[in-house]
Amino acid sequence: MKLNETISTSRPYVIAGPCSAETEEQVIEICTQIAGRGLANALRAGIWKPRTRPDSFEGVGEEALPWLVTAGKMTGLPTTTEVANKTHVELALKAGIDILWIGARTTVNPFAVQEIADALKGISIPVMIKNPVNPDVELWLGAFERMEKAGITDLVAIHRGFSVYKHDKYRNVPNWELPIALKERIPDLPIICDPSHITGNRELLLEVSQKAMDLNFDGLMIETHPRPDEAWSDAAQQVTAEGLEQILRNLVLRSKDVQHDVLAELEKMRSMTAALDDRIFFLLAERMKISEEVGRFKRSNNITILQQEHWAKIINNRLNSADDNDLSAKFIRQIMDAIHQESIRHQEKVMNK
Ligand SMILES: O=C(O)C(=O)C[C@]1(C(=O)O)C=C[C@@H](O)C=C1
Repeated sequence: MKLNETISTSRPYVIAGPCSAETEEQVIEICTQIAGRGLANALRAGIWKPRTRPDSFEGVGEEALPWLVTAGKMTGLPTTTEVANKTHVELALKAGIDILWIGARTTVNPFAVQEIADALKGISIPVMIKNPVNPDVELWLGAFERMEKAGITDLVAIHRGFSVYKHDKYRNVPNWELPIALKERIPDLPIICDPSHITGNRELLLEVSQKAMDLNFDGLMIETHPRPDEAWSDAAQQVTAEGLEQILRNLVLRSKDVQHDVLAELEKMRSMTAALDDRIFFLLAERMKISEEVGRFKRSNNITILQQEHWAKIINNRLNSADDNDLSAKFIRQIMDAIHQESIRHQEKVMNK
């Protein structure tokens, strides 16, 4: 069976193993612990690590490939590693790695993705593609299209979050709307969440994994290490096999299908939200009519559309009362920005007629 079919039928499909393969003993120790507890469907280990700074540990390289392959044979589980260029692909295929993944720092570069696609022409192997580091769904889609054109059809997406300059809670902000948008564009594509890279913090793995399950993700990729604090890369986000077991045990798995006996109750609430949406819709349309009036007024009085200071006051007022109304500041900011943009568009329409 193709990997994308297996994943869709074994929710959550779990991929576990160390961030980096460090020694043969470490890879075999953690992989046998994971398999012994029946925690994963596939084993991962980073062999080549794209690191931000040049003096970080950049992976053991080629020498570590047989360690992962041996762990796979010992446990009977398929193995996966990250490839970033043609040489990695050739070496991983030669060693007998079962599944390849393309990392976020590679997906971002169409030249690199094309090089990998070209190296895979005529080869039948599943490929998982992590989102690009920047929140660009088209770029992510482009990587899938390059693989498909090369004849690789067993494809899976991995959501690992997006780089930001300053981050408070998460190492890579999840921007859940992006994997949801990808799913809209390719409905049958399985999506795996990588909470290790999103959070950068083992304490937050459960909450992100739970959210991924509630958003109907198909699986999880969780970095697992025999002694996480001693890991040569990304120590803070790795867990022991026992830690992984706890996360998986605590996950609540809900069904996306609504059972017939509760459907009527849900439909009642849905009609209430629909009625409110109708009102919001109507009010937005009314508001834009007033914006057009403002636009006509400004045209006759030669006033610019953008009134930054006035708008800043409006935004601040709304942000100040967001919390009291149990609305997140981020949501209010997005909605007010969207209203502002639409209002400007309506004014432009009447101004430059
Ligand atoms: O108050 C104005 O001057 C407007 O043009 C209206 C409005 C709005 O839609 O609320 C739109 C654009 C401005 O930047 C500020 C506010």
